[in-house]
Amino acid sequence: MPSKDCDIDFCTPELSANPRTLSVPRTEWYDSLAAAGLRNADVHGPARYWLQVEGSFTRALQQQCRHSFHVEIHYEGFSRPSLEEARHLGIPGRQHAWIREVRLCGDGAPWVLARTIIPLACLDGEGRRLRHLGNRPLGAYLFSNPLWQRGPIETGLCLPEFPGQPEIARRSVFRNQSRSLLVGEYLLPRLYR
Ligand SMILES: C=C(O[C@@H]1C=C(C(=O)O)C=C[C@H]1O)C(=O)O
Repeated sequence: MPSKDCDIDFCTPELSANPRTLSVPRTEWYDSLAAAGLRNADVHGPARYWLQVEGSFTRALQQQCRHSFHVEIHYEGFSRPSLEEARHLGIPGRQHAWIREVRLCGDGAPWVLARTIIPLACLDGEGRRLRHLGNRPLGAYLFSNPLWQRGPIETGLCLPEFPGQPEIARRSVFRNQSRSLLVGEYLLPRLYR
């Protein structure tokens, strides 16, 4: 469950935790929570609720906040996804995509790191808005249009390199006709411990 005693705004740069802690670690993905649980029983602990949230993850986080929720942009821009991400999305391995990495902050502290891979095909027409979300949660855009549907949720076991990095994650592909984008959510231990 999220920490309730934090009232220091760790999301302001001068107070952010070690930047390495707030970087997305390499992650091994499993088709189901059960499959991941065979490798790491922690997925059946306090993190389980967050790994299985249906609907908007942002909304679930907002319901846990006592004071505030906000999105802090860590990176947004065109760059190359990992080969695994490209393969998962069915796009060419060397093709650039719009990549968005943010910190989802509850009561002033980062609770979740999110990394979203948005292929070029998603960015024309109404999709242009995906490049201009700023601090508005991606979920507000996706869940406002019923044509965007979330696919199955995978469970991730992270390979943290630094103390405090995420250990557990989830991701899913959102599809809208021929368009698809990949949303990964990496749980910081503060969220569930
Ligand atoms: C897809 C959602 O959007 C959330 C917000 C994100 C963002 O603003 O970049 C990224 C991942 C999600 O946790 C959701 O709320 O379910």
